[in-house]
Amino acid sequence: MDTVKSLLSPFGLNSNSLQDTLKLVVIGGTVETARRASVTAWNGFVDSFFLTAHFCQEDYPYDWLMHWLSKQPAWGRSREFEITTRTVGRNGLTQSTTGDLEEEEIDEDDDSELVHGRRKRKVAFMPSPDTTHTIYYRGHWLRITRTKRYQDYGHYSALKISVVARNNDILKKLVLEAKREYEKDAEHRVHIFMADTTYGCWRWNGARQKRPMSSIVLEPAVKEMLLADCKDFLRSEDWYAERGIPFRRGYLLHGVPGSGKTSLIHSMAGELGLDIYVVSLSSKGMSDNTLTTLMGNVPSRCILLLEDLDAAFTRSVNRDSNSTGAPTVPTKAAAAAAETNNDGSTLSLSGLLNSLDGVAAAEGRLLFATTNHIERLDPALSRPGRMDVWVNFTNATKWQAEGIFKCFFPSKPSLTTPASDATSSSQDASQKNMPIPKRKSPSHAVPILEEAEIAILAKRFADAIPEDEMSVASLQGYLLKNKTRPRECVAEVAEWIQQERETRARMKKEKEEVSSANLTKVLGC
Ligand SMILES: Nc1ncnc2c1ncn2[C@@H]1O[C@H](COP(=O)(O)OP(=O)(O)OP(=O)(O)O)[C@@H](O)[C@H]1O
Repeated sequence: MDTVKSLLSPFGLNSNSLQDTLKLVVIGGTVETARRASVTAWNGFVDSFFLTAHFCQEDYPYDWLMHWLSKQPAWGRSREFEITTRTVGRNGLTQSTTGDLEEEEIDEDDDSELVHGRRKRKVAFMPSPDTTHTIYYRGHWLRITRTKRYQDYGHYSALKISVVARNNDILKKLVLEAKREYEKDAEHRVHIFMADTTYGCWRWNGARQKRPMSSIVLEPAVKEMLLADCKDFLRSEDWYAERGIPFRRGYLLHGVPGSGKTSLIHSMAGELGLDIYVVSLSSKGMSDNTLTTLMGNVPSRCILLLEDLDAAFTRSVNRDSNSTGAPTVPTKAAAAAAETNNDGSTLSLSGLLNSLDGVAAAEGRLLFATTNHIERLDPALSRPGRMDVWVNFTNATKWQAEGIFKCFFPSKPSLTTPASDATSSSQDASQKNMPIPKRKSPSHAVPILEEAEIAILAKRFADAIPEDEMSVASLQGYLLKNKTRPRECVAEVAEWIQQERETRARMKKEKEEVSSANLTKVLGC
């Protein structure tokens, strides 16, 4: 002891302070050991008595559960939570959760709600990660833990739900209830998934409001034919199996830009209650293997959308309608350009064909492909079996011009022409006036004219539009600019057409000048 004392004296420590320190160390160590032992014992208890279910963000049940949880009042009362303005899961449904924090009653018509042109964001309470929350559900206490993990390609979350129960009935009931609620709330949305070529997987890209079929103005019967064909296909799994035909169907929508190909697909997805999986074949890093993996991972009962099918093998070709897409004579400059354009994409035609109907290709999906240049497609790609139904989309006809005008301007039934539409009941819905919106009237007042007047204006508008010259998208642009002025819109349409023609002629001339200048440069070198 004397030796120890002599050793410690230079440091100003005596035996009493040493004893106190040792006591503290022993007490602290005992308390910590006891804490750890109790945690281990509790975890052991939980593991042996609790049933535990894990939900990974990559899969749908995670979204169902997050959506269900976000609606539980207990979430809002939680003592530890995350506050977010981001939406939960794939569908952004937390917007109406019980835990929402909202500004004092806001009048929807009030412009002051817009902050620098952006609507004030709603704030939602969310369970914080790595914390265990307890919720009472149907006579059971659920222990819920949300975890966040970071990986190379970003973070992902997981949910763990534990419950003391004899069997897993309660967890099954919970998942089914969450699924039902999710589907009820998601009824009005279409989920979009995009191909991730780096990891060969699908990433959720957002949920869009469903677009009514009546807002797509196409020649009579086209929409009905497509919809009926898709519905018939989805009902015919056994029929295909009995005949040994692969249960797939392909639709090729081709034609001019801005004619409604993509809009129709979105609208049909809403009508059929299907998600959309989008692949851009010309995207960076796309290869045969990646495409095969992606196609194999598409769920059954979905829409698989291949956009700009012709662009897959003509990456350097733009969407100029004058371009034929035919191979050009290789020049030094072109070779150099090709070199710089090399984006790591190694997709081949045979790879694409294999992924569409090879052994690994998913069944039960509706394949929609769009192209502006059908003449550039290899016949193998568009043959029946791969593309079973072809639909041509043209520039706006007079019929479409009339229909889109009626879609834009709401009307009230005419007093002068009661039940005037007995004959029009057989018409396409897009050729009727859209109903007056139920929402509160927007700040820009749209005059609600009588149905008869709108019909006359629509007819005059259509008469002024040249057949098959302007795209429906450009008509839509013009109508948007005049959305509060139906009468003036019709009065000024001829002038607008004139301007459009002049602009197009100018752009064409400029393009020709640029290409002839480029040609001279190439020939010069
Ligand atoms: N037939 C149509 N009916 C209603 N709206 C249309 C129609 N065609 C085009 N539009 C409108 O024009 C815009 C562009 O349409 P969309 O993207 O569907 O055309 P697209 O044919 O797919 O064009 P692209 O070939 O350039 O991809 C959309 O906002 C859509 O509302």
